[in-house]
Amino acid sequence: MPASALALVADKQKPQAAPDAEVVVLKFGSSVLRNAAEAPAVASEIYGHVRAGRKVVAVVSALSGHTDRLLADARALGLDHENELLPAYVVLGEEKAAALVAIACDRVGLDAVGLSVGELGIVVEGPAQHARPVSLKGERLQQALAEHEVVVVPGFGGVRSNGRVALLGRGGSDLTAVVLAAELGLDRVRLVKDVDGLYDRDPACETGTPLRYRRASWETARQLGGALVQHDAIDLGMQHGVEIEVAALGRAEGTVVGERGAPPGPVQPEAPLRVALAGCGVVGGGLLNRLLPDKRYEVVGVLVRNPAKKRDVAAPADLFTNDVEALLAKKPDLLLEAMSEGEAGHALIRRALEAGCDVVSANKQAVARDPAGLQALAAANGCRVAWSASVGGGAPMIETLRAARAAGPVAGFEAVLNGTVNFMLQRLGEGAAFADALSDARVAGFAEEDPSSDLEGHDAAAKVKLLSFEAFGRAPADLPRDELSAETPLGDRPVRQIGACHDRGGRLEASVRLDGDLKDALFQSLNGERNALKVYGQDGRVWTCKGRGAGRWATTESVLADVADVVRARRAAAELV
Ligand SMILES: NC(=O)C1=CN([C@@H]2O[C@H](COP(=O)(O)OP(=O)(O)OC[C@H]3O[C@@H](n4cnc5c(N)ncnc54)[C@H](O)[C@@H]3O)[C@@H](O)[C@H]2O)C=CC1
Ligand SMILES: N[C@@H](CC=O)C(=O)O
Repeated sequence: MPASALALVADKQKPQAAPDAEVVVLKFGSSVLRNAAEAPAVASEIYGHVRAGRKVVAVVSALSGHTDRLLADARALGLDHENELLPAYVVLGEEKAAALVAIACDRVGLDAVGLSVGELGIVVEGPAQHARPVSLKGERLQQALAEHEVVVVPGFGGVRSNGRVALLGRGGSDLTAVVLAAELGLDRVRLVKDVDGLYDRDPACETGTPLRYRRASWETARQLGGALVQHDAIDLGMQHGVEIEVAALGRAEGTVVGERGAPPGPVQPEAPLRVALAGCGVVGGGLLNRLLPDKRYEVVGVLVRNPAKKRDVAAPADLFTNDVEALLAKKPDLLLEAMSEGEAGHALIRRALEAGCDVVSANKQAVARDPAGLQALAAANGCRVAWSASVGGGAPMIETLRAARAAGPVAGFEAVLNGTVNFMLQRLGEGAAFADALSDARVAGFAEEDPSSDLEGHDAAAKVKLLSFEAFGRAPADLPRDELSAETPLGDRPVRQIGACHDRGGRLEASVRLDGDLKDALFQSLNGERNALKVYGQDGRVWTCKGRGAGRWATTESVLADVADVVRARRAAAELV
């Protein structure tokens, strides 16, 4: 499958077939999807791939214990193990998990769909409980991949030629993943487990220092990895030249099983990253909710205006402070800045960078003040600064612009950039009163603390400036704005707030306008808080992305993806030293 970056859509003058996006097959077993509460971590892993411009086929096992419970139900009716009707009941566990993961993906703004075993169409032969895959009726999967960013499918099940469901043996979801990778022409599949690779002995049970393989041969994997990777999956991978990568959630490296092996080595234990959080509202609260139970992080403090205030996330009271110096004195490795005040946010980011602390910010009014200055300050202090969530919430707008710019000079961009206004315009179009539409946007967590920033276009203007910085290395001098108020005439046709900036012979022409004469199908299709971006290359190519532009979970995911990038960059820098 040819690799391409984010959604390269068309040639303006000479329409041409869009190149396929790179596709990855990821498999999530019940060791990482033990219960519904773990679905967000799975969605997070998927989000990272989509943000990097890939489409994802996610294969899931049933939640922990479900398969045994379903088997027990059927046996209680007196059915024997080989009964031909039993598999159709058992795979409901995987189908339910697939639907759940699709919902978790949708929550963070990914365009996801779940398929059933029948829709997936892996054709099998042999015993009902341990059938052998022989082919794939791939039309439905291909259609789903063409229409969506993420396709979540149940592992473990296949369909016989008579239409009956059969099972691929215990651990069969690994086999499902390898079958799909082979059928999609991929040379690798990634199995996400609760261990970070294949060791020379089980790291959970054995004494001594277990050694991890970075690369293991098929034979080694067969000998050592029986409990980790299903043998049929190893055999099929070997037959079709599909390498099997075993890795843990959120970890880039693991073990690659393939032709070539290498001796195992010790794994350096990694200390948790010390994280300070600034702001604990919609975004900060989402971050705290995700960071506190995650052993990769240690939250060292949370900066808020009122430490005594009751919050919607359970956290130890002594984490909260209103003293910037006390927070930085805890020597965090990373500051996550999600405050509602631009000036205070900007000062804090500078202070943290000067102290040698990496920074990820969601605060567009803080970073849009001087993005070049912040990047220079970070570089001067040997640290990193990132702010993807500040533009487009969960929609990877900064990454899309960078991908477009890496491909050639940019002529301009247009975007729906404010979730609150898009949400309100839809509600107003449906006949809602202005005050109700605004109140709903605030309750949903879309609006700024002072919503006049959304309604008067300041929020979108800051985002236009940040996108202009990515596209042209500078911000426009003028940025006229239309305002949305109870008096704004909206007419009968859908209206969208469009932020735009075009290079007109070296002069940047930018605006934030309410457009009631929309011709663009992408922008027309955006419901609720959804945002989208179109970037026009000077060569006529158009780059797009979309997602949830506001709200706790989509924004949290975007911040966490920046955190993952920062962690990767920190590791790379440490290896160079
Ligand atoms: N809500 C959303 O959907 C999105 C918000 N953002 C941005 O993320 C930031 C946070 O947004 P929300 O969480 O929605 O805001 P919020 O109003 O829910 O929470 C703001 C938090 O910042 C703290 N804070 C503000 N000024 C402070 C100061 N000087 N010292 C200490 N703490 C201070 C408040 O105590 C509060 O905990 C904003 O900059 C916003 O523009 C970005 C993308 C989406
Ligand atoms: N208030 C903003 C939040 C995200 O940036 C919006 O509604 O888009």
